[in-house]
Amino acid sequence: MRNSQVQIPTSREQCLALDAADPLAPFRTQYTLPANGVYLDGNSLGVLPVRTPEIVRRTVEEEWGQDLITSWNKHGWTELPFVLGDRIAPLIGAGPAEVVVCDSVSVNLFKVLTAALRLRSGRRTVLGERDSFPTDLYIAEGVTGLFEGARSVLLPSLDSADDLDAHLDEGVAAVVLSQVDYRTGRLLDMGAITAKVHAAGALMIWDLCHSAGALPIELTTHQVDFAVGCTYKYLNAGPCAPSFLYAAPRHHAAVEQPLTGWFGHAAPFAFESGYRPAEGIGQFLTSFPPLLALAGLRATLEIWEDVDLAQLRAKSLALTGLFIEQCADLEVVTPRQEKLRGSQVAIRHQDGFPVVQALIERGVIGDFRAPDLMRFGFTPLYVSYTEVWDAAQALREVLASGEWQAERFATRGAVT
Ligand SMILES: Cc1ncc(COP(=O)(O)O)c(C=O)c1O
Ligand SMILES: Nc1c(O)cccc1C(=O)C[C@H](N)C(=O)O
Repeated sequence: MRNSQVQIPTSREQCLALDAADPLAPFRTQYTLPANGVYLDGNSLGVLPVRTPEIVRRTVEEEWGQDLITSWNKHGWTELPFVLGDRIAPLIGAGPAEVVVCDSVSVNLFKVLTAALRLRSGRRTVLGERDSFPTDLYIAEGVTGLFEGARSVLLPSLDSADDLDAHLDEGVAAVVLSQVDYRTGRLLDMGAITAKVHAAGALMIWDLCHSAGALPIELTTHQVDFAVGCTYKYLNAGPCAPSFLYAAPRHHAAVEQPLTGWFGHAAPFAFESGYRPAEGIGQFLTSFPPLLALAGLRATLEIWEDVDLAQLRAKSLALTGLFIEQCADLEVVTPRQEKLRGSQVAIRHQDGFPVVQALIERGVIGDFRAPDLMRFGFTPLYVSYTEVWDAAQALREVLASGEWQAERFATRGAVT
């Protein structure tokens, strides 16, 4: 079912025409792409922006190499978690001084979930989805283990906000959900869910790993309490680049996050013996910012200053719509309805692993998520319509020819 004006091409010629008219096409030259292939895994690890090596080199050779410790002041190293947070803010519908860049998603989720349980001290249940990315579930398990009587309750995948009704009793302190499901690509209704959670007196925490840089997000509009997300997928900051953390300003005064390291102190360089949290979003910092990793984020966020998120969403829906239509005879598990879809497509196939390996050998890079999902990510800034057309045809050919059955495609590495 389609419910928008997004144009889905039905021939390769139409794809070529759409590429020629694509307002986002010029961004493609800003990325280092496989010479003979199609990269459909930007939902896992985004590609390298062309400008990144030079910015990383300058950080290493000039800032660290030459200016040494004076770089903290001279190059604004201390401020970088805030400066980069402010640059991410418009991409997630947040304001200045509401986002900070630090640590990993898991660590930041630990901070905000613990803070949420403290803010709702009479309540002890954390709700999540059973099929969420496991680290979110493990952190919820770990955090609830620290509070007497607390428990993490895992629900079946939500189809809509209404599925929460039966579970939102007055014991619920917080709900943790991924806006876009890492496996199926299903997009949840942030506004409806956050409103329901608030009506029940609980706090809402969103994991934006698969939505930040993939679609417009409105944290302020929907009065979200906390959010975390990664920067190495659609934002292209580089492998394992640091995460971001959002906390609504209305919580800044009362919140208490548990990882009270010196960088979240009101005066880190006063070296006091007792902890006094910084005011505002700075209290969510814990340690020294990872300067070299932040150089990759600095580089990529320059590109995002020029991106129109409405154009990004329209192209994303067209690319995923195109792939879904070309694979309509396969078991597509990603919702066909646009308002329920992120920027990836998952197809169920019992031999998904070797099929994806055979596709990779043909130059089409997707990935596989156990037990049986082939996953393809569509990053509108560097994937073209024609590439998506060709990738879908390659998938059809791999399946029709049976070439995936070759012995060499059966072996799995540690990372798939
Ligand atoms: C939904 C989701 N949350 C969290 C993570 C990662 O967390 P971390 O930064 O702790 O490795 C990922 C991907 O790795 C993810 O897909
Ligand atoms: N970025 C990754 C990588 O470089 C290797 C393996 C996995 C990843 C991931 O990001 C996992 C991811 N969160 C997922 O959606 O499956």
